[in-house]
Amino acid sequence: MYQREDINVGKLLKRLPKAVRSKVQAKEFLDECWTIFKKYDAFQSEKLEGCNLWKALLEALPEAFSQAILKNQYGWSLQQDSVYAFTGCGRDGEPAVSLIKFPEYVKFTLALILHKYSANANVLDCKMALKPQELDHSKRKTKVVASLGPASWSEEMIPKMIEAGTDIFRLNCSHRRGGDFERVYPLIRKYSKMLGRRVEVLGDLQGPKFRVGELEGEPVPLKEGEVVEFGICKDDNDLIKPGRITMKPTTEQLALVKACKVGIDLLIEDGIMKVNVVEKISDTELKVKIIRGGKLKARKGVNVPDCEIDCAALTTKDIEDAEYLLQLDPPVEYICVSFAQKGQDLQELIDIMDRLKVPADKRPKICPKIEKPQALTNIEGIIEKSQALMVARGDLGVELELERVPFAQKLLIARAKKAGLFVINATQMVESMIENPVPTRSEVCDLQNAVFDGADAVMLSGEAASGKFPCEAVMAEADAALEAEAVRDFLKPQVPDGTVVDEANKPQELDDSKRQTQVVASLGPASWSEEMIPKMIASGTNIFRLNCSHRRGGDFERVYPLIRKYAKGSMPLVGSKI
Ligand SMILES: Nc1ncnc2c1ncn2[C@@H]1O[C@H](COP(=O)(O)OP(=O)(O)OP(=O)(O)O)[C@@H](O)[C@H]1O
Ligand SMILES: CC(=O)C(=O)O
Repeated sequence: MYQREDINVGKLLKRLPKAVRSKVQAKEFLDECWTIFKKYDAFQSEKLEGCNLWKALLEALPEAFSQAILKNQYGWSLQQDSVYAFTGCGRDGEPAVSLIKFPEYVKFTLALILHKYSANANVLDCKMALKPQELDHSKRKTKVVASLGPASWSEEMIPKMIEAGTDIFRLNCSHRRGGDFERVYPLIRKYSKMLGRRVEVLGDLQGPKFRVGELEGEPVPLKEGEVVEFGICKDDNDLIKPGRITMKPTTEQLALVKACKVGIDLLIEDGIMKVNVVEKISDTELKVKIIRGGKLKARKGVNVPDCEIDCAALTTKDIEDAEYLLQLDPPVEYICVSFAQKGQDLQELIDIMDRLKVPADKRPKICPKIEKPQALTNIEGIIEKSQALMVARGDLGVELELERVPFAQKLLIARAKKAGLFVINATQMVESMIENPVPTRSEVCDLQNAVFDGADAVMLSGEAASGKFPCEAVMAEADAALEAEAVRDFLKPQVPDGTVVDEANKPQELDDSKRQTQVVASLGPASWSEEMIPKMIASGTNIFRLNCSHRRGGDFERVYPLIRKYAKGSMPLVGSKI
């Protein structure tokens, strides 16, 4: 049980401006808080938390202020479960008071302190401040890399992105057009200086990546089963439209379409969409059937794992982009070489620096993006020519298979760190934040696992470039990384010394009967029909979960016998976890 002395006012006061801090009446505040907290600590619990904590905090405030908080007028984030329980907000379409995170909570508490101070009252504090959490982002070591794009590269957004915690901005040359970089680059340098924050820039060369071209109008829906044209643009007006997907006529893309044979798959947008070649009309025109549909946007990547195209590491566009990045003043700090497969690929960039006579102290760090199986095999040669390295999980997941990515990530980080490189872990780190203001649990786990693996930086792609919540995404990465750093010393390194990176390329186990890890699937309207249950079993479900929170109207009575009926003989174990 906690004691009055446990209420750690000092911890919160530390974060107040000096002038305010020196006037705060900590002792009187403690007395007041203690009385209120004890009143709600009905269970004499280890710690006062959740709903009761909120009741205590809200009681300590003038009513107008607490009402404003409940309506989320201040934009503070409250603990979701507590808010549900206490206010009923956020369920069934009511306006949601969002999320929680401990740092947010402390921010909120600080607001209360300031509010009370300005109302000439005492200081407010709470038991949760006892947790020895590091909140001072100036101490954060893991860098946040944010890709810039339409959602984040305005004059208004860049300082906000810096204040949210961005350490490195990524300028992705795949999307370089129309003078955008020329406008944005000086803004980064200007606001970094104005805000007194060291911010670096990473220029990312597209590499021999295949991409669809530009759109004629809105994103084009690709419907499963439909057959559409897939070809090289005949002219500048041959854009993507319903019934036709086009690619620009670069040397590599011409080679790709020429090499495509009937029966091979093309994966679009890191495999979200999949089409299969059903007819080859000419060396520049195909007909493809949509296998996995979606909404096709401009310049989305295309991968063709079954087709080997032999081309140089740096395309004509890369050389032009590299020349642009290298003449910037001040110079960019990093240049990424996409799809690097061997040391020689990086030499092509070094040769450009030599040709441009870039002095040693102005040379950006060379950062190969590891996204091809061949790069894992040739990692030693790659590391030799590099100062940084990116685990580019987007293309790696397509080229290597998704399930291989975590192991490859661990091996790559361990090897690159041993060689003293700066390692960036990239892609889909908080993908859901393209649409939502908070990350999912699994995204926070992924972010922290990257820090535990030893990554020096975590990257945002679409979340920062074109998502709805670029600043929140930066903060989510920064918060998760800071928290992970505080506890990582408790964990043992997972990759034993001497493990070779190429291990990630070894033949894959495909026999599901050998799997020991059980898959638990919660049943609900999407999966508990007589049609779906056998499909769920065939897909690999070992344990069905019947969640009593949603038990009503005889559903369980109908579903339970179905599980037993279809499981018979086909599943090693069927249980119901209730
Ligand atoms: N300048 C831009 N204009 C329009 N959309 C952009 C721009 N920059 C980024 N985006 C959008 O944000 C998404 C994610 O940005 P990112 O820079 O990571 O590109 P990407 O194409 O996904 O990455 P990669 O080059 O690594 O394959 C893009 O796919 C695109 O939809
Ligand atoms: C970042 C990138 O290029 C990738 O993950 O594929």
